[in-house]
Amino acid sequence: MALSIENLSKTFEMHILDNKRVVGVDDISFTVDDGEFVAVVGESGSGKSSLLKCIYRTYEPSSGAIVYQNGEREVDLATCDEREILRLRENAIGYTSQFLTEIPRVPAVDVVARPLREQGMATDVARQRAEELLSRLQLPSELWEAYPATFSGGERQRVNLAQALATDPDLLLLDEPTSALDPDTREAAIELLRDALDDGTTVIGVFHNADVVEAVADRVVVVDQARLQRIVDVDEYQEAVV
Ligand SMILES: Nc1ncnc2c1ncn2[C@@H]1O[C@H](COP(=O)(O)OP(=O)(O)OP(=O)(O)O)[C@@H](O)[C@H]1O
Repeated sequence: MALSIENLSKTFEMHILDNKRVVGVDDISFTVDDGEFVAVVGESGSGKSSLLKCIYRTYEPSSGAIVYQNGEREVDLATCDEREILRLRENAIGYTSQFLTEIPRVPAVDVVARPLREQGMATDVARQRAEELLSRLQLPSELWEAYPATFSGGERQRVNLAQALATDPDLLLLDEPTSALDPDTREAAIELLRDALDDGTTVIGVFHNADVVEAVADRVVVVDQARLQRIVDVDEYQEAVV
């Protein structure tokens, strides 16, 4: 098993709203097998992104455990120290949100190559791998040396996805990585995700596009009002959400 999420909850204290409490994730438990692709679906505001951000520890969970099997070792991502999280982000856990975190005046190819260079790969080899990914995601080559700040939503999303895939992470967390892509580039993204799965990557992804879920997911986690509503095999997915 790659991941075991146990009674995970995240509550936000809204200090500017008289300490009003907003529940993002409410007592969610499920497991993810090694090499499995689990899609997370649910209505807007149901807690999908919060769940992913708890796993990546962008949000500190309020309670519960997220037990990640890191080689021979189990790590509770909900409670382990920050240094451990940073180490895992560098070597094992990838994350991409819908929006690219931009670094000013860094060309697209170097944005994608950066995590590889941080792992110690030579710049030219890292850039080559970055170009391969950008090419497979059909980002026009004249944009590779341009700054993503000027890119369209779909172009940025491709840079974002390429960056997350560059290091072949053991666990990949995807938050709507294909929402701004047209059918052609979405198909290219699906192909790359399939390759990552073939290489043994475990994926948890939030998706709104049913076609992507059906193309790549093994199981679907349905969340509703911060709670786990059900987990179904992908074949039963249509039935479950429509
Ligand atoms: N940083 C935050 N501070 C306060 N409330 C938050 C924060 N992040 C999320 N929430 C709240 O938690 C709830 C779940 O939000 P979340 O973004 O996880 O939903 P979602 O299912 O990903 O929605 P969408 O599909 O629209 O992206 C919402 O009520 C949201 O307002």
